[in-house]
Amino acid sequence: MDDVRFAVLGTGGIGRRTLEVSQHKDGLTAVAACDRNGVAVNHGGLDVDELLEATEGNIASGPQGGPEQSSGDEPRDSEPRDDVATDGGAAAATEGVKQHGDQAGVVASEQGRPTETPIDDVIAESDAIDAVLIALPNLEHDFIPRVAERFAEADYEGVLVDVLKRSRVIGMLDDREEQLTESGITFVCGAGATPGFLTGAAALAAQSFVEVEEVEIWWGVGLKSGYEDNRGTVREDIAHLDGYDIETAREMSEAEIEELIDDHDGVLEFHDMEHADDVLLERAGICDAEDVHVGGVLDVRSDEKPTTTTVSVTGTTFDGETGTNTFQLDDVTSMEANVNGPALGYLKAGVRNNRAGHYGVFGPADLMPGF
Ligand SMILES: NC(=O)c1ccc[n+]([C@@H]2O[C@H](COP(=O)([O-])OP(=O)(O)OC[C@H]3O[C@@H](n4cnc5c(N)ncnc54)[C@H](O)[C@@H]3O)[C@@H](O)[C@H]2O)c1
Repeated sequence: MDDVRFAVLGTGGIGRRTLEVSQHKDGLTAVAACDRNGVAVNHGGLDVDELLEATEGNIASGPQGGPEQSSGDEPRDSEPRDDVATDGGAAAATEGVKQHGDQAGVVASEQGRPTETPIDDVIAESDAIDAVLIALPNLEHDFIPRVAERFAEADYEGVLVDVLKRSRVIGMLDDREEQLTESGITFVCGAGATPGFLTGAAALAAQSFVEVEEVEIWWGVGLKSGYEDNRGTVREDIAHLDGYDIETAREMSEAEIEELIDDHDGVLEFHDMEHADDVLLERAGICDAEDVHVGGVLDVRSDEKPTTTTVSVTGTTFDGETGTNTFQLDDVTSMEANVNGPALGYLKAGVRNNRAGHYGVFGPADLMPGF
């Protein structure tokens, strides 16, 4: 494949690692990156090392709140103001994290400049961008779908990839499929680890069967050294705990999150999560969404995974046997490796499809053998 020029929207925990991992992959050139305060564009290729160094421990993740803390990029006139409170937490207010005040995030890089309209600034450059990885928070369900819409309104022809987690967002993207297709956009949704990597693994594991009865996804993440950089993700995960939802998680102060983590001795266990693996497997024809179960264990105080990440697919073969195919990740592979490697892999698959004229909304399982 020719060189792929890509952009990253959101240089938090995930976006920064995407940039880093891309340096270990062939044919990927990062040409633009933005966060809520700033944007960096260089069509000849960003100096990724400098950008990563400048944003280390300084990811403009929060605190969320009023307009003065917003990116200014959202909303447009007709849209509700609170859409701007989309980021995941208050990393910048946390002890031990470098503070740059207004200079937080991309603007701390010598390649960055402040802007009130970071996403629109990237859209303005999108004629020369083959693919965009959307690593924005998902604390407003329709935020990412509306970002996609804005690319379509600008007649972007290229690939959009997100790593969102929530099942209900996929329908919101499907609702926009016609508009995305008309623009020439190939949207690969839910393309992180789960959903993403593990959804693709389930699609592959299902190939032995003619009927799939159940898909069990059980993940383990140890985040000690990556905790400061992943507060956005942790906040979103808290919304899956009993007694919490996306609204309560969004409103929690950093101290409340710390307290909750203390109450659980740093280990949060999740069951029956609303993860889009279910609808993504259903729309690929593999099984019913209700037969997919996702749960896992997050330990924010240890780098060791608290449990092995496993995908188990149970089904019946053409000759009447019932079996379970199991896919396991090695415990040494980090969450960052398992989100960003696949995200960039799916991005490349998206580019191949886009160049072949395949537009619309694709899930990770659609890019695997069919069922
Ligand atoms: N699918 C998976 O396996 C998986 C795994 C981990 C994280 N995630 C998802 O990745 C997403 C990002 O997580 P994170 O931990 O990097 O979050 P984060 O809070 O660390 O980073 C979010 C970034 O988005 C930027 N941002 C926020 N609002 C913006 C706006 N209006 N305009 C421009 N930039 C804006 C912030 O400045 C920050 O750079 C989350 O939605 C999370 O759920 C998915």
